[in-house]
Amino acid sequence: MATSALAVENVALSFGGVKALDQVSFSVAPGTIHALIGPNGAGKSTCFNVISGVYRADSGVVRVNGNDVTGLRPHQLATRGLGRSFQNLALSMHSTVLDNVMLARHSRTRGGFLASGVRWPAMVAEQRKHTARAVEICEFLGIERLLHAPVGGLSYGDAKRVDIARALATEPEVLLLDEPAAGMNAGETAEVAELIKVVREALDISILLVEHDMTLVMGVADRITVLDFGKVVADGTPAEVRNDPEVIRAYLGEQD
Ligand SMILES: Nc1ncnc2c1ncn2[C@@H]1O[C@H](COP(=O)(O)OP(=O)(O)OP(=O)(O)O)[C@@H](O)[C@H]1O
Repeated sequence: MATSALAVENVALSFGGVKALDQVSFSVAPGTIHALIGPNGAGKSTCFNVISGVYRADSGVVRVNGNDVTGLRPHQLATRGLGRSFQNLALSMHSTVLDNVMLARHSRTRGGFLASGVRWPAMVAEQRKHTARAVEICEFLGIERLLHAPVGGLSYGDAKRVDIARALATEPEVLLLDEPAAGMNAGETAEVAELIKVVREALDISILLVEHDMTLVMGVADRITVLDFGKVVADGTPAEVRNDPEVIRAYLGEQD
């Protein structure tokens, strides 16, 4: 069996008496789009934060391409092939689109620049190469016309693209998307769905998305893991999950 792009193994995390994650295990197959869903308070954000190094799990292991990355900080994870977007756009609003993308790229390469002791011309050449790649990523995401625009003036949909461009700037093998359709209307959500599929196909990366919008999830995910009260209650294809009695119960319970 091929090594999982991302594996979460028996991860547990409690906040006081609340078991936010209770022995959670699932894996993302290489080159697939995997969704993590569940009703409010199910543990999705907590799981996302454990994977992305924001929270430290009480127990359990997280692997990227088979390598144990448990407990690494977010900037260390970027160098291990894990990129992430943010639910509340964590962009520098006064800086331009290009500067935001370059900043993310440097967070990965800075150590290399300083540690390698390269000479100035080599650094300039290196910088040019990074700028060219940042521009290429922006072109790919359809925001090249906005390269020199301050992020603060962009539409929500364009800012979301910048957020994804930043995550891609670290050349991840696994991309974590935190509610990419939050705050979007149906048209914008459809655009994001298309974008996610294009990113996966063009870059051949694996994507894990945490998302509330079921239309988006059912439309893009190859596989879905469902959490409820911190436990995995279902794991399967969209068709399997949609008809799973445990999932229907979990979501109906939410409406009581
Ligand atoms: N920092 C925290 N301190 C205390 N309790 C927390 C913290 N973060 C989450 N929780 C609790 O852990 C449980 C899981 O919350 P989490 O935010 O991960 O769920 P979620 O599925 O992302 O929910 P939502 O869809 O509403 O965002 C909830 O009971 C929540 O109240």
